[in-house]
Amino acid sequence: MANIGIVIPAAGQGKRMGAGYNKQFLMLMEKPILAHTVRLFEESDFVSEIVIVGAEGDISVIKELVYYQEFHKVAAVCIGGVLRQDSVRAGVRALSPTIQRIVVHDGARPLLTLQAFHKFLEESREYSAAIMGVPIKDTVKRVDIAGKVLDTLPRDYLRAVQTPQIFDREILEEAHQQAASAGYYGTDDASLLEWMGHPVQMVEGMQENIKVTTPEDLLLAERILTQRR
Ligand SMILES: Nc1ccn([C@@H]2O[C@H](COP(=O)(O)OP(=O)(O)OP(=O)(O)O)[C@@H](O)[C@H]2O)c(=O)n1
Ligand SMILES: C[C@](O)(CO)[C@H](O)COP(=O)(O)O
Repeated sequence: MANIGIVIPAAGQGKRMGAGYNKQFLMLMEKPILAHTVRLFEESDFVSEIVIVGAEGDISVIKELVYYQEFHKVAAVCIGGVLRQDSVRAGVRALSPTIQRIVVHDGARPLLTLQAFHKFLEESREYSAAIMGVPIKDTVKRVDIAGKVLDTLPRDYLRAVQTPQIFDREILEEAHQQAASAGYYGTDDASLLEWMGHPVQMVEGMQENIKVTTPEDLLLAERILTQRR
């Protein structure tokens, strides 16, 4: 299971956070959010290489973070694209050719634990594509453009999807290449494989593995990390 390569897309604009700069540099318990995310993979014995993807203007700051946090597994910091999927594709390209199994994990998900990550690796072992997700807690309804409720979805078969997502390199590269050629866009990497008709396995995730998206998420992340101390 060793020799896993990690791609961390961190090139978003953080519009919903409204910080005025990349939310991944916001401080969370005295460290930038991105530093928490990278630290986990730096500490995993199954990970041999990490690529961080940043916006063009953030590359030097990310390289400084890598240096001062002593992240020895970071093999490259590369420039992302307009869409998350462009950023992931750039990150995959930057991994060494020896890496045949790739994990994609949002830079904005700093609360994944080593234990949950290793459980995910174990449970996804036999699949060429697997993703983390959690059951939906709320009732989910479809609405029309005016907000009128159309129907209620049976939530037993719904999952809120997270990262990490793990893939055999060959299939992930093919999915990104085909999606780029066809102009297909998906909000996560697994959706590109689904679009190609490739099976994707759902693995139980952790509710605490939130994506820090809005200011309330940052408060929640702080509270969770305080409790873990
Ligand atoms: N072009 C993009 C867009 C997103 N991401 C990354 O993908 C992850 C998930 O995206 P999200 O949380 O939506 O981040 P933003 O796109 O920055 O947020 P927003 O949509 O509010 O601008 C984040 O780590 C983000 O930095 C990226 O690398 N490249
Ligand atoms: C990849 C992801 O985090 C899975 O939930 C999510 O799809 C990213 O979406 P966003 O619109 O870029 O936040």
